[in-house]
Amino acid sequence: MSSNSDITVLKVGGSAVTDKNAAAGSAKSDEMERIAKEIAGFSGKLVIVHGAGSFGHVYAKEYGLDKGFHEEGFLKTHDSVRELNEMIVKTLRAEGIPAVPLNPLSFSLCEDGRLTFLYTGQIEEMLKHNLVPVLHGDVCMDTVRGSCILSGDQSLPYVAAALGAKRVGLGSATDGVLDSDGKTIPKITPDSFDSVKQHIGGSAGTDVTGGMLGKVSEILDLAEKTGIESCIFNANTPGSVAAYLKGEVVGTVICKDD
Ligand SMILES: Nc1ncnc2c1ncn2[C@@H]1O[C@H](COP(=O)(O)OP(=O)(O)OP(=O)(O)O)[C@@H](O)[C@H]1O
Ligand SMILES: C=C(C)CCOP(=O)(O)O
Repeated sequence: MSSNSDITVLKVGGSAVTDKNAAAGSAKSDEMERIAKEIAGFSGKLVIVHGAGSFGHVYAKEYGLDKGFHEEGFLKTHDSVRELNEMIVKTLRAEGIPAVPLNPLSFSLCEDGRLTFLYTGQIEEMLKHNLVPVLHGDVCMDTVRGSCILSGDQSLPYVAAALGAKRVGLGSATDGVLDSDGKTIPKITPDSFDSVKQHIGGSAGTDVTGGMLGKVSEILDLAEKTGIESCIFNANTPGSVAAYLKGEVVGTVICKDD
């Protein structure tokens, strides 16, 4: 892990910027614009990873891509997430953010669904020039399955660990991780995970990467291995992305035990 303690890695969840209950390619353009405006107020070093939402999950599910390679499905899914990436990058640029599209398929490799390699040298150089790399959930070549789905929830912790990021935030469409009464769970640690796990499930929309449970598992692992803590918060609440980027704790904190 290199030491770049001023880097923030932010996931813009597919649930926040697309409609995961709708047909393939349903974007929430107004939310994208508002979130971009909030990001524009941040002047630190930033890496963005966005989810696939209705742009990737619909085809991934249709073609069973989480189980293995299917040529037509693979190409359609990749094209779809690239389309969303292009929309997001354009929206960020319109707010003056020097966003650079990075498609993980081109520089990553998985083994049986787990990410084994994602090149980050170019990201480090981009950050030195204050560019904002924008990665996304993607399809990925896989040495066992042929191909698999590489969720932003998996690439984000990998990138955060490789860069030695200071802060990790995941903006989705709920007020953090909710308990069975719909209340935000303030903090989840490896020790408390077993008792709260029962309340956490998959996505309400079309999804092949495990929804909230997948997200929490990935970033708990990050906290355990590196000590980097994360916040899961509601990016659809106006002001929450800006508040998070300002350094506030929002939503649910995922961290290691004391
Ligand atoms: N306990 C819980 N608290 C909050 N959300 C939960 C919980 N259990 C299940 N969910 C579902 O998980 C969803 C969030 O996971 P999802 O993978 O859709 O998020 P995302 O990262 O925004 O999307 P994408 O994977 O497309 O980027 C919520 O919108 C909700 O439907
Ligand atoms: C469905 C695809 C292609 C990627 C999923 O990424 P995520 O939305 O970050 O989980």
